[in-house]
Amino acid sequence: MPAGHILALDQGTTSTRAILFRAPDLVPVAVAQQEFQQHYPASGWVEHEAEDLWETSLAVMREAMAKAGLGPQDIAGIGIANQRETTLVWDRRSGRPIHRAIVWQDRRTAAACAALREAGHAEAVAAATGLLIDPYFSATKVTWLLDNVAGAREAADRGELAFGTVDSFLLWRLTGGRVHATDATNAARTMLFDIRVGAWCPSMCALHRVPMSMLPEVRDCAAEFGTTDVLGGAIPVRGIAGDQQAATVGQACFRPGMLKSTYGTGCFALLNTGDAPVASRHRLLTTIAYQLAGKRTYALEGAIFVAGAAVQWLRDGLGLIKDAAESGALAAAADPAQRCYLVPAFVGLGVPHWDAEARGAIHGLTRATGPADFARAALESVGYQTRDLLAAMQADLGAGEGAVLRVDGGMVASDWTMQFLADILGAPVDRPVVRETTALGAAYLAGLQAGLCPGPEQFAAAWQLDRRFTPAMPAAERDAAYAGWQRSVRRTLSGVV
Ligand SMILES: Nc1ncnc2c1ncn2[C@@H]1O[C@H](COP(=O)(O)OP(=O)(O)O)[C@@H](O)[C@H]1O
Ligand SMILES: O=P(O)(O)OC[C@H](O)CO
Repeated sequence: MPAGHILALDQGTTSTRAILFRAPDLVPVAVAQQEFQQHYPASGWVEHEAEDLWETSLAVMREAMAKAGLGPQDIAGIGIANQRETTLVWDRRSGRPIHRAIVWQDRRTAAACAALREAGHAEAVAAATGLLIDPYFSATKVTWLLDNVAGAREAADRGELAFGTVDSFLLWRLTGGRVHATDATNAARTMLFDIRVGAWCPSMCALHRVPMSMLPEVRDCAAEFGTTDVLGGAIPVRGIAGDQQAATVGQACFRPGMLKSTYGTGCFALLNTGDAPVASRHRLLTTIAYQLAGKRTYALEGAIFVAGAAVQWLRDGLGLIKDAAESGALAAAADPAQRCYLVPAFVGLGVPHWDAEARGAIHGLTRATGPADFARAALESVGYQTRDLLAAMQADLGAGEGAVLRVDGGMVASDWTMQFLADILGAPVDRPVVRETTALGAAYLAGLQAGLCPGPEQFAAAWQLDRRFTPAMPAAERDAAYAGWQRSVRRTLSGVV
């Protein structure tokens, strides 16, 4: 196989990373990362400045190339993985967004979603898109922009505006406005895409009043997406996937029944269900895991909005730690005889509750409760929420029981959290050597398209275990702890849904 390098761009919720991989074995050779500002203009609202997304992307790609001493001629392709659902609308002529990006966590369209549910649209939405009606997805965010930015709807009707998720916006900028495209996994998160046929859905667009002229063209995850000149010479963009789907590829979950869970700001578990979409009876999402050579592979997904974000809250909100890495040691110092439960519904609850109005709560406080108990409750909440969604997967498919969970993302650096996760699941948790599986997956897609990387089976054979966490908690303790969590969640639900 020919040699070369692949540049992966991972545009996440809190930071943008670029990793240069040597092909075909995809060994990382240089990394660059930049955080950017989060904007919270109102309660439950979360926005990103589009220029921050673009400028940090450009800066980290340039920095990674400089660190590795590589030029555009050394790079066979760019692979993009991105925070999903986050919504941008821009003017096709100027390339300028009409508003800040509305982030996936943003809840401003909760009332609009409730109205759609009350009007009886849930079944049609689920059948076509695999999704539940929730502010999480892009469609109601686009509608909000068209209805709330002066002149936007008229401009959209005249065909002057373009909609895209973050991949699509970055691709537009990378190609100097020549390519308005996305991939099937990102399209699947908009609530405007029919995942059964792999095309934009006219009835969903009509329901959300989104003109179809705004939509990007949808391609495979490994495809020719155009060429960029912004890095000092021509480099083709050859891979795109939503970050969770890229992680599924990076974890080599290519066979039905394989399962990965990524712990970043939120937590997202995807279970490969093969070549037919499986409708969930337990409020999971049905989504596209990847599309290669025109063939879609589907997944069931459990989405949790707050995982690492609970650790950020310990650090930035409560000031209990200076660095996320301190959270494990602090949690380990908690009194094992008492147990607090943090239900981190800071932006509502996702799977399986889908309660946009719920807000966070902590239960079980006593006079003896201190910082260590808060840290423990925050880290444990991640394990409990994972169990909630794996239980939903088991109930849907009977799959996942005793199955090994492959984990990745920033939070899996915490041994304490991973051990608790194995304990509360009563199942092994496998952490790979390469934890940047999102970037790895994006690089693999671009490498595959470039003809540099081997087929999925050979790529899967190269997956390497760093550490397996095996359950050590007695079953009775596990059941009691989990029952306590379920009680706390019930008390936290808003009663609105
Ligand atoms: N050692 C650690 N222990 C616990 N949490 C951690 C640790 N290191 C990082 N995190 C958490 O992981 C998250 C960052 O993961 P990352 O995959 O970079 O997220 P994202 O892609 O969503 O920006 C942060 O929320 C941070 O608080
Ligand atoms: O940026 P992350 O890693 O928290 O991922 C965000 C998800 O794609 C949202 O659906």
